[in-house]
Amino acid sequence: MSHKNNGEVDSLNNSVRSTSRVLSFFNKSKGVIINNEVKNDSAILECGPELNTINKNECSYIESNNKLTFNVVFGKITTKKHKTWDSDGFLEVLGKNAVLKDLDGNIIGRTTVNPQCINEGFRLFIASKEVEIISLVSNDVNLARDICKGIEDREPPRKRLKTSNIGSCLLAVYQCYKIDITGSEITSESLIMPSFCTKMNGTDNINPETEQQVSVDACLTNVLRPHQRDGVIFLYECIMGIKIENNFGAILADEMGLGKTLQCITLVWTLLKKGPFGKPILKRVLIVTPSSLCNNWKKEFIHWLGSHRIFPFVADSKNKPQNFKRQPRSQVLIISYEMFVRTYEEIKEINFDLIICDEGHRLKNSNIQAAKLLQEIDCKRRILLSGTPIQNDLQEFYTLVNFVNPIILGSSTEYKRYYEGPIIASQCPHASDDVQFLGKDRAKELRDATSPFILRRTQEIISKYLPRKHEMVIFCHLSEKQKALYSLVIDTWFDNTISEKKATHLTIITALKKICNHPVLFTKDKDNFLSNNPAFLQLTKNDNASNSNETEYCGKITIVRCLMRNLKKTDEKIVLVSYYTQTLDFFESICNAEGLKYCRLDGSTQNVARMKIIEQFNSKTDDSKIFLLSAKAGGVGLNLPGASRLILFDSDWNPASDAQAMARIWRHGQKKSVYIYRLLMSGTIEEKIYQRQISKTNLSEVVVDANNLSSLKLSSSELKDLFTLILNTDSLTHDLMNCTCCDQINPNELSDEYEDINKEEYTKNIKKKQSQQNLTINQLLDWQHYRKPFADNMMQELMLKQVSKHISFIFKNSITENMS
Ligand SMILES: Nc1ncnc2c1ncn2[C@@H]1O[C@H](COP(=O)(O)OP(=O)(O)OP(=O)(O)O)[C@@H](O)[C@H]1O
Ligand SMILES: [Mg+2]
Repeated sequence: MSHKNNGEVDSLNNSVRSTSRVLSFFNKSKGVIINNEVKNDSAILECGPELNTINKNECSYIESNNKLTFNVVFGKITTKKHKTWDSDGFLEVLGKNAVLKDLDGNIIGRTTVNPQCINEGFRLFIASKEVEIISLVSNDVNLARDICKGIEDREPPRKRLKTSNIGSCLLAVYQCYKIDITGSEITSESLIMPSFCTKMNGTDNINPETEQQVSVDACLTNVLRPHQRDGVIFLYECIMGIKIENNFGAILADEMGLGKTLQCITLVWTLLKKGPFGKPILKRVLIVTPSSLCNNWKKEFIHWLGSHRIFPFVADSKNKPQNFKRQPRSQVLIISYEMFVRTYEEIKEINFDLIICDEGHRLKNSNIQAAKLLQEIDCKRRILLSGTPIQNDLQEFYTLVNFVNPIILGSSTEYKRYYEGPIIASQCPHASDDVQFLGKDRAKELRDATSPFILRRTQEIISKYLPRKHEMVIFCHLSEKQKALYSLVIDTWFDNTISEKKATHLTIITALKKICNHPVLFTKDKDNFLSNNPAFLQLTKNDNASNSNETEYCGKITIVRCLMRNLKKTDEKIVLVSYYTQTLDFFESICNAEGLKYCRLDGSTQNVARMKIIEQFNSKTDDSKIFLLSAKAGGVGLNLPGASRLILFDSDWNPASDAQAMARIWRHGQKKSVYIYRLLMSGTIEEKIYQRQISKTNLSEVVVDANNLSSLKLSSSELKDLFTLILNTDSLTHDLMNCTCCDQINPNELSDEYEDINKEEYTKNIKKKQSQQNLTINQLLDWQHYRKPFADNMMQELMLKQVSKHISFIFKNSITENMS
């Protein structure tokens, strides 16, 4: 020890002192039975039944003349039943004095306490904060080793504890903590997994008398919501093969924000420690997730369990899966789908007992490499998580189900013959009664076979824990410049003056979407197919490089800018979402012009940086106002409750992508009322895409992967409809509804500006379409409808008062706690 400086010696002495204090508890408790069964680097400790009767006071970390540090969570004082915590921190207790510090060591407040009460789960108030004790801090490997040694020395176990390495040593210690904590805390709210033997009635080779209760630790039961408790039991039953014999997979398809991560963490942590027959069920777990969420998973593990309990290993360029294999301390490997494919050879050498695929809907196409390789991994317990509804596509459904429970639906050919064929045949309009009957029968059979292992709950469940949510669809008109450019592009397409090769319909779609976002995104585009067109040159001849028309009125941008300016006067933040990085660049220039600090996350953001950016933005101390988010790079899974407003600036063909992007702020931890704005340019392609999203008609043909637009299948009449600009409407979507809120097709209200438009013709067309369309657009009938003039107080609340004149129509829907 001579090489250590004084500080180190001191801290070691402190550790030893704390060690003896902890040991004195173990000596007193007399309930610890230590089993020396050490297999695969994990020491297993069990507690005797007498522990359940330990007096609560005996469990506390008492008799201290020295400082003890606890992991805590703290937040504002509320009377709410379900409290949400703002931050993690530490509580240092010396005698009767307690000091609350944040994670950076800054003092938040002080108080005096009765040290006997300081125990896991105990709550106290310090400096207008409510604080909850999570656990005693002990990350110190020496301390862990000493404690284990001490246990052997002072309280001879029935069998000696073999500690093959530090990892198992730490595990033993944490398990000890758990004994002193949960032993006294198993309450009526404890969560016990269903009995394996009772459920598996009559299974051979299992002696029901050997079965032990599998209970969830108090640190988790204290935080789980009721639906999450149900979810954990569901997952347990599935992966234990209780739901369906010999099938060990589950699909947890809860809507976005319901806390699928915590449910999985609870399952994983419980089964890494326990099993119905003594041994833990899991030794190693693989979590595959979109790259933007790798560090979020790690953060959630640490958040719910504390860094002293679990050591999740996030694979990246420095930390390879093969290093994970060598680290017995880490039992959970978190890896991105891309990295999984790159390092598959290393991964397949590791034995995993459970695979969790987050945002698993991406595996719906069995041809993608990650899906193929994941299927090949030898691991029978599989969980697929997805907040995106499983779409009405029987082939995709098969792929997802087949991934988690490969035997249940048979081979792809059998499935097609038995289920898919008859079901599709029965949906044909002219199907005979027999065909219809068979189809319905098979559909029911399919549902019955799969529903036991698919669980989906809706967002209504969490509305009671969250503030109000207001969703708006806001329509605005094109500016003169946008109209001119838009018309030029579609005229060029209709006139057939460009060769198929030079401008396919996809080029036109992209051009129109860019013009809707802002003219410069099209005019300055180097791939602009009109760059030599005389009319185009004429139109843009006054645009100069320095003044890129940013300040000129331009529909949606004007709204964004107005919101930005109004935000300055508040403590609110906003997320701006676009599918185009050029649009995000554009927002950046506006932020700079407005002097607003921003964060940005797009495909080019390094994985390690992603979590930092998100944490920084969500933290209270951060002064950035805007989060620029690429929907493609960060639409799924992210938690951005630091912002209370979100603008979806452009839409995707796939409604699920938009829904994912819009769900980022109405999440746990949100304290303010939430406003979500979807911006649409009236009568343009944006509205048509939106209508396709909410209309069931032909959806399956139209819904395409955002990255694979080339698979977009549109007939020539659909294309014509898509490219027709309707200028004389405030909201074409509203016109198409059977709505009586206002005379939506009042020709007299139509603008006289465009004489070439025949108003009667328009009215006739709309009437015809209304009757033809099987529109779920009518869902919007339940929303509130607003047209000009808009009430000042509403526009004030929406922070859009100054731009009212640029807005043509608003749909609004509000979700409040009372609605749940
Ligand atoms: N019981 C709980 N108490 C407090 N916060 C919770 C609870 N459960 C989950 N959360 C928080 O809610 C947020 C959303 O959870 P999570 O990311 O797991 O949602 P999700 O179901 O995976 O949604 P998505 O489909 O969008 O990925 C996280 O910040 C998480 O920490
Ligand atoms: Mg998630």
